[in-house]
Amino acid sequence: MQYLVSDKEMKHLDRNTSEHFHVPEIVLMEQAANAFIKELARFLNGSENILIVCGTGNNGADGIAIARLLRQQNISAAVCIPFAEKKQTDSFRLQYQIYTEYGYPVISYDQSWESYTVLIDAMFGIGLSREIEGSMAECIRRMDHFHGKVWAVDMPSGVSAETGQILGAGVHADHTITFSFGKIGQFLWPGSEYCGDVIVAPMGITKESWLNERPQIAALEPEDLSLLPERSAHSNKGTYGKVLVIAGSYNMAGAAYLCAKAAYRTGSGLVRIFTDDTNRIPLQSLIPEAILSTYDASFEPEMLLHELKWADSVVLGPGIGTSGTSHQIVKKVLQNIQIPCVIDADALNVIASDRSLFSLLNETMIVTPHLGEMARLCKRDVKAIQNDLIATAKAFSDTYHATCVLKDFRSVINVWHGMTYLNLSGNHGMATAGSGDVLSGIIGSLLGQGCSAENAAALGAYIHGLAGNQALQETGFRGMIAEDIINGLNGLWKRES
Ligand SMILES: NC(=O)C1=CN([C@@H]2O[C@H](COP(=O)(O)OP(=O)(O)OC[C@H]3O[C@@H](n4cnc5c(N)ncnc54)[C@H](O)[C@@H]3O)[C@@H](O)[C@H]2O)[C@@H](O)CC1
Ligand SMILES: [K+]
Repeated sequence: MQYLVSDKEMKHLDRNTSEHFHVPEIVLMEQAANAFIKELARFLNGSENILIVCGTGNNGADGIAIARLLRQQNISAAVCIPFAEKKQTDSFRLQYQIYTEYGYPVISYDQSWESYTVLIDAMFGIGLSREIEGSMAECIRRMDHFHGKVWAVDMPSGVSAETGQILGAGVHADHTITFSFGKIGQFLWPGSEYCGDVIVAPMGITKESWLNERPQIAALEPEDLSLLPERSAHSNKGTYGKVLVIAGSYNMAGAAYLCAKAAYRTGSGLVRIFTDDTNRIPLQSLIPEAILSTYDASFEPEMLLHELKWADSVVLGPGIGTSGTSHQIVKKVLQNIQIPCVIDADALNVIASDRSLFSLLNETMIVTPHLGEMARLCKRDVKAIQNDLIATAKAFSDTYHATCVLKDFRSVINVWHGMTYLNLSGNHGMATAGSGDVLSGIIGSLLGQGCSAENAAALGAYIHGLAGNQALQETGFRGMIAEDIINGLNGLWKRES
């Protein structure tokens, strides 16, 4: 698991390192500059002519230190400080003094950048705190149009380290070398597109600097697959959980099929689909492994209550529509359920339309809204939610006690009064109908196998993305459909065994 931090958290860690461990700022800066060069050097062939554009804060100070160290390794480098008259930090002044004492070159801003082959952006880092305007925005645009490769020191200038939003203007970097911990804004859209490839370079601010606090945001990595429920040689189909998939509506079998199949492919021993009777024949031929319980126009709740008693976990909602019957089903489940549950798709739309149902949510439940469903649930517009993914997921989860998986290009998973996970697996081929039904099936399966809500939600989103990446090898981006993601799970498990 890697921890991701905001600008404020990083500054806090920096302060703890200086004040608690007594590591001087100038030492950290030298380590940061060395760490940057170590990563950069892997991509250099020695013939480059490097320009480092520096601000007057500590990001610029890093830039000047990097220029000095490059020159001392016989690599051609010069700095440009377009707004040298702005407020300077002490470290900037010191780095500038050392650099000029050596007689190394500082070029003026009106000079051409034509002869430089690499640009290092050291204008703003995690200190960016407001919109960039006027001549500074012009400078950012000039860097953005640079003809060669662009490397960002810590953050590309203009990208908010906290939200990934572009404040006024931003530099598209080919690579971003960031210090000690990934920054949240590097992984959220649109910041992720400005960062290029992100390299986290250790530079002496370590996990010890959290002191008594805990990081709040993390992303799962391959070794976290060890959180998957164990399998045992001595087992039967009951060992791996019974999942009740409440999905599909009149003549709409697709969502139920994808969800149930994904649950089976994630390892569940038994999956029962509770659906409209018109789906019986298609489902029997599409997925004969599933047990079916069907209702007709005169829906009787007793059967549903009976199936709830049978199950170890429930997926409620894919393709159920928002009819009166769907409303009855959602309400009955929420009122009676005593096992972990994923609430997805139309079940969320039903809840959004009947605010009395919100009070029935609890911490054993996982809601999996996409942006549109979240907009209906919290009565905000999609754009506002997209600009504020983490805060939205957290507010929903903390208010309604449920774990929230807010689905987007990078889904945010928020555990009630607990960790926030940013899911970094997956690709845009997965933006296809039914992809969400596959996700809810995976999460429901993990719940049925005994995972906590936290692990099922975070791991479920991660596995879903990995399966999509696996599918990419077969289909490419353009042609990927939900079924390919399910097939991608096979590839994943094959590698595991
Ligand atoms: N752990 C850390 O915090 C460390 C930080 N270091 C470097 O220090 C950087 C942070 O330095 P600073 O806090 O000095 O901040 P920056 O150098 O990122 O920004 C400089 C200053 O610009 C001003 N500013 C912010 N937004 C502006 C805008 N839109 N228009 C005009 N001016 C604006 C602010 O006053 C800010 O302090 C990091 O990104 C990193 O490169 C490293 O030296 C090593 C350790
Ligand atoms: K920068």
